[in-house]
Amino acid sequence: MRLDKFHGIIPAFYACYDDEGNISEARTKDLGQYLYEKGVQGVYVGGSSGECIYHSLDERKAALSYAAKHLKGKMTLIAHVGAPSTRDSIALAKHAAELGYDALSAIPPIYFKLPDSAVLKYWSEIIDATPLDFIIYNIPQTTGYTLTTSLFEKLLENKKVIGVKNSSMPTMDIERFKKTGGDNVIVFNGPDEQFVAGRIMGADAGIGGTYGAMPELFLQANRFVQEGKFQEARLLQSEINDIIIALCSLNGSMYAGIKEVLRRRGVNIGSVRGPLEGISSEDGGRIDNIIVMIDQTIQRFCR
Ligand SMILES: CC(=O)N[C@@H]([C@@H](O)[C@H](O)[C@H](O)CO)[C@@H](O)CC(=O)C(=O)O
Repeated sequence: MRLDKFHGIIPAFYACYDDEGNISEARTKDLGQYLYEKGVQGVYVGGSSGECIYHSLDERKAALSYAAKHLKGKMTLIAHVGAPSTRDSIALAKHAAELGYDALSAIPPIYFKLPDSAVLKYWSEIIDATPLDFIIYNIPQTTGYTLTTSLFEKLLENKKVIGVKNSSMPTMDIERFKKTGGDNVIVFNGPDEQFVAGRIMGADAGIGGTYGAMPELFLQANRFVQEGKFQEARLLQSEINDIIIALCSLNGSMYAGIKEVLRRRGVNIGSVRGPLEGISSEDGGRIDNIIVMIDQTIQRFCR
């Protein structure tokens, strides 16, 4: 079926930098290979975890190009193309279409608070710019804009709109979007801390910013849900949440912590771009503990 390729665990792909902080093709390839070998369904390139908000248009195009070059044919590729202006968003959308991405996605307009009519026009112009399918990105805590079911319904009138990546915290939002869209629409869980709850409330799949640090655990949580093993899924989610809380308690940003976890696993993708903060010397020992937590949870749940 048309939407099957989007089901499963889809890590939000991290920005991969060289030692000077430039977007790195070689490191993009390494992260892509690592995630491929873990067995994820696809990647979501250039979103929040991709630090898109801190990149120039050319850097964003490069990040999309490198991921496609090394991952196309191996997994499902979703390009996040939301940018401050409609013009830049369309340029990214066309670029992603040329690269052969499977779908586009975009946050709503940011900075100015715009009415629904402007938001609808923004998303519609991106959708009309290419033949690709489109996934709405609802993330009110960072954009300040909350997608309503009525606007969702209106967007679904365009058959290229295949679903929503919902990162708002209430799992009821997932339930409402699923009820509105039905079986022909895919709803992605956004908040990793409630992946299991989101799946049970109707999310078909997940796109998440911490999956890359512990893909085994999210793949296993997804399997538990598929198999109806809800008690195991709940217990695993609880361990995952301890790990996320530990990652969010570092002096450096959560992404800097995740990148250090990956570096110690042999996948060096550099650090983060300011104003995100890198890890501090005090974070070193905390990251040792986080790695132990991840490994112990893998041993306990993924046998
Ligand atoms: C607000 C936020 O950043 N949400 C993240 C979560 O994956 C989040 O990092 C995670 O739940 C930890 O809080 C994702 O929804 C973002 C994401 O998938 C992306 O990188 O585009």
